[in-house]
Amino acid sequence: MDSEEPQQGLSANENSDATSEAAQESASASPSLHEPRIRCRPISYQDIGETSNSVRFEFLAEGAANAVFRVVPYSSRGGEKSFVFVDDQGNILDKEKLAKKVLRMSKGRPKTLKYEEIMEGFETEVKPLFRKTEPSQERAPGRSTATNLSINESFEEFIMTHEGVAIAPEAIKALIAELHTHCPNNRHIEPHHLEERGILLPDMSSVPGSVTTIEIKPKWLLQSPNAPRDAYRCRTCALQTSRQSEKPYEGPWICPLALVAGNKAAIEPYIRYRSLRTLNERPDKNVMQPPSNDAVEAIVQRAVPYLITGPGHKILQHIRYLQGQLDPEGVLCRPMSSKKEDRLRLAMTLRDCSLFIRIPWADQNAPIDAKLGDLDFKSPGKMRDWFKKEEGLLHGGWYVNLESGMDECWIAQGWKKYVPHHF
Ligand SMILES: O=P(O)(O)O[C@@H]1[C@@H](OP(=O)(O)O)[C@H](OP(=O)(O)O)[C@H](O)[C@H](OP(=O)(O)O)[C@H]1OP(=O)(O)O
Ligand SMILES: Nc1ncnc2c1ncn2[C@@H]1O[C@H](COP(=O)(O)OP(=O)(O)OP(=O)(O)O)[C@@H](O)[C@H]1O
Repeated sequence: MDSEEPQQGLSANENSDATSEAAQESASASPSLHEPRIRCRPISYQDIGETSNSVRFEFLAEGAANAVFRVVPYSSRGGEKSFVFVDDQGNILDKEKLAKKVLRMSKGRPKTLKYEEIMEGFETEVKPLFRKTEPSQERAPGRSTATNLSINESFEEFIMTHEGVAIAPEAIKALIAELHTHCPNNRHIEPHHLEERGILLPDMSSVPGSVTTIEIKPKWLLQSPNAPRDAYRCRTCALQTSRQSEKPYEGPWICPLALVAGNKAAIEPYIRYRSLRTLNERPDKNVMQPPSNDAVEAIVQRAVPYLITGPGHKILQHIRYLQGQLDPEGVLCRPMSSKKEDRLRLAMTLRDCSLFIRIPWADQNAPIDAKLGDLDFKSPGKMRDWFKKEEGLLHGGWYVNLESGMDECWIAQGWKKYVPHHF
């Protein structure tokens, strides 16, 4: 059967649900394709090599679906249990190297992705979008994924290495205890809710006093293909306008179209505000003394050129290219094949990822390191939500209503500049 064609009697969505059920069944029947090569287990006190590389976990942050922990060298401060990470050759991993990583664990909430699905989607679907297509691959049968896009430049430096870890029950208990201590609203999560699998990622967090990380969600870097032709706002600003009508928004806003255009007038104040806010936060997210102006300006001086013309600008443009290629028709157009559905899911993944920009402002010669986060392949079960959200924006007049604000949207700015008599 032509892979572009949906199976008879099923919509593309139902097709893909069936496919993913089948995939899940076969995944549970056969050994996992992404079986972790690393294990995390309690230390054996007899072995001195183990005690010298033992680590503990420190809660770092959480999202709706995942919790993220630092892996820090063990000190018996609070009497916590200590663990080691062991590779598939039996080598104990160095604690200093582990300290540069974080452990991301699914909180096991319903309708969120499990370890295997995250790894599979990431390796097979998402990663190839950032890899340069070699000429020999152009016509390779079954090459990569849903997309078959030609990528002219490598953007792999922006991709976080995902290392699977099998986690022993004692370590799961320690992670849960840490989660309960720092997030009281997670008290209902018990050890059996967590999978005994996690993912090690590079630690992109700030280092107080020297390195500041600004996390940006680039969102929709092109107008929604379903927006009205006379839209006054882009999709992200239209959604924000509708949200603000219910709850005023505190903080800085940047229109994604101005961000990807490298517009200095929009980017500079946004980065200045974000730097100030980030420097103000202690690692435990509580606010501390105001930071020095010098630190803020050092960050602005490095981050702004990075986003206006530098590598930050290039990666944003690449994401914009991918979003446009993967979803030229918009979420209101029902994908009529599983391949088209996968493309839309990928576009939506890229419309909801984060860009971590780590700026070593205390050492002007150290390079900025930026990586994309939350590239979890969106589930086909979200198709209806996307449709409804877009319909809500159209029916609520949020794209076109001139009175609702958000005049900083790049599209609104264009109207004001080129047809001022209209206002
Ligand atoms: O559609 P949006 O733009 O509201 O994006 C949602 C995000 O809202 P945001 O505007 O970034 O604050 C939303 O982020 P928050 O939970 O608000 O931080 C989620 O990322 C949501 O995805 P999922 O339901 O968790 O898979 C995102 O939903 P989808 O990407 O599935 O639409
Ligand atoms: N590699 C990393 N290094 C440092 N901090 C990270 C890293 N990955 C995630 N974080 C922090 O953890 C938070 C939650 O992570 P993540 O976005 O992966 O969770 P999520 O549950 O998928 O989020 P969402 O609510 O968007 O679904 C991030 O906003 C970020 O602050």
